[in-house]
Amino acid sequence: MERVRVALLGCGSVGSQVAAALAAGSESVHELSARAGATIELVGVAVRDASTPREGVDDELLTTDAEGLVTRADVVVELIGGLEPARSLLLKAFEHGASVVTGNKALLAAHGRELHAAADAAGVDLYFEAAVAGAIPIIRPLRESLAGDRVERVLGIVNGTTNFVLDEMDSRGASFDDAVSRAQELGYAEADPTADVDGWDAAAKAAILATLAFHTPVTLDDVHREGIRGVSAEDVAAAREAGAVVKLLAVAERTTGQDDDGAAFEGVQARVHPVLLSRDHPLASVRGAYNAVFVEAAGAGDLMFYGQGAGGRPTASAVLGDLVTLARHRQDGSQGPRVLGHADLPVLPTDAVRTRYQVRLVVADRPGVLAAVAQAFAAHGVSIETVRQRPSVAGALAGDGGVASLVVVTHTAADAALAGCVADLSELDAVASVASVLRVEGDS
Ligand SMILES: NC(=O)C1=CN([C@@H]2O[C@H](COP(=O)(O)OP(=O)(O)OC[C@H]3O[C@@H](n4cnc5c(N)ncnc54)[C@H](OP(=O)(O)O)[C@@H]3O)[C@@H](O)[C@H]2O)C=CC1
Ligand SMILES: N[C@@H](CC=O)C(=O)O
Repeated sequence: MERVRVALLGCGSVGSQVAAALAAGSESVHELSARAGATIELVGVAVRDASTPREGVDDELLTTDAEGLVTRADVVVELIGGLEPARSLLLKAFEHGASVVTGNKALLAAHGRELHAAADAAGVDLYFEAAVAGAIPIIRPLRESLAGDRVERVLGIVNGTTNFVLDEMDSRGASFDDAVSRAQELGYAEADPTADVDGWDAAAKAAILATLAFHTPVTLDDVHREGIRGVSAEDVAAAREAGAVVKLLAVAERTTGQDDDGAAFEGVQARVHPVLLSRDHPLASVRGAYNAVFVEAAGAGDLMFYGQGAGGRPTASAVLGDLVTLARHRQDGSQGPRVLGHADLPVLPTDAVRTRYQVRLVVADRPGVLAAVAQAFAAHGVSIETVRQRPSVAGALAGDGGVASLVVVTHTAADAALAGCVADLSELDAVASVASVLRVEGDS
């Protein structure tokens, strides 16, 4: 059998699991080689600190010379993360005719176009099943299986940490801070969970999903991003009362816009934000640190992909699947389908987001309040879909008999209109506070 030399860059949570599966003489590497039709041989493992022994990895394979290692490989598996030196190492690998497997969503969301072009120019593969939703096969379905369909929209719970935090708040009544601490204890969240909690990780994944679903390059900068720091225990409780749940969703959709001359055009939009989701929606049942991606396609209809979106072993499963595929490609001299160059739809600006909203107000419980509130929405052209009043409590705004919580759900409106409306509401005598504004999933 022909030999496929594999260079592994990174031996952390995911890399160590890949290294274990590729250990020389192991049953797993024999099985993988048999499936690949080639002898898969791990020729080196690049790390920052080569003096620390790694369980199950031959010390002689460890190196800090990642650059030298990529020039000795047929397939480079990049699991170091971050933008540099990962980007330069991938470009070097392509220059040397090596194919690449990576789980690095941040890199692909920032430099995907350059890297795909470099792989195409070199006639090699760039595969990245692990980059979105860990173990869940979603890249290949979008890149290949749905290439004959027209994807309209992709909705994803693609960050396990934030889904865990929101689920703890919903199912156990935990506070945001307690839920984040628990996610850290359980090893889901990073020591500094900013990339998760502020939506950066999900935004990178949204850019990748949008690129594949619409055959159009979408980068991290094109993604409107809001994290979950602003979601309170009261928001989650109010959602529960309304038969909904709060989730952080990555949304990629075809949409229409207007050019400078007012002519309509079709475009693409990608965004990440917390959203109120009806408990009837299939994504509402995704609990804990699990991920799921819901795809709406013209022909196929609705599809859902569900599973473990993080963790060393599950993510290594996706990496090894790509590795076997690339080893097969090298045997038969073939290449996977190109990612870019099939379409180039305009990407709508991040300030062009239109959704429904739920606005929660604390108001004086007295005659005329509802009319004043409704007027503020009307003044900005925001149409109200429903209004719900939660029980009045004693305590009162000055000069009246009590306060009530008013929950207003709007029809689809632009962010700017809603912001104007919220500013006006805050000025009303009868409004003690605008307690929260949350987006609501679904058109109306
Ligand atoms: N963890 C997860 O659940 C998932 C991770 N991913 C992605 O997979 C990739 C790897 O993640 P993960 O395993 O968690 O990362 P870790 O932080 O656990 O591991 C990173 C590894 O890369 C090595 N490394 C870092 N910088 C360099 C460098 N400049 N040169 C050589 N080696 C370097 C580190 O070396 P040393 O050990 O010496 O410090 C370490 O072994 C990331 O892109 C991540 O986004 C994707 C899906 C899920
Ligand atoms: N931090 C991420 C891990 C994988 O991408 C998450 O919580 O989902």
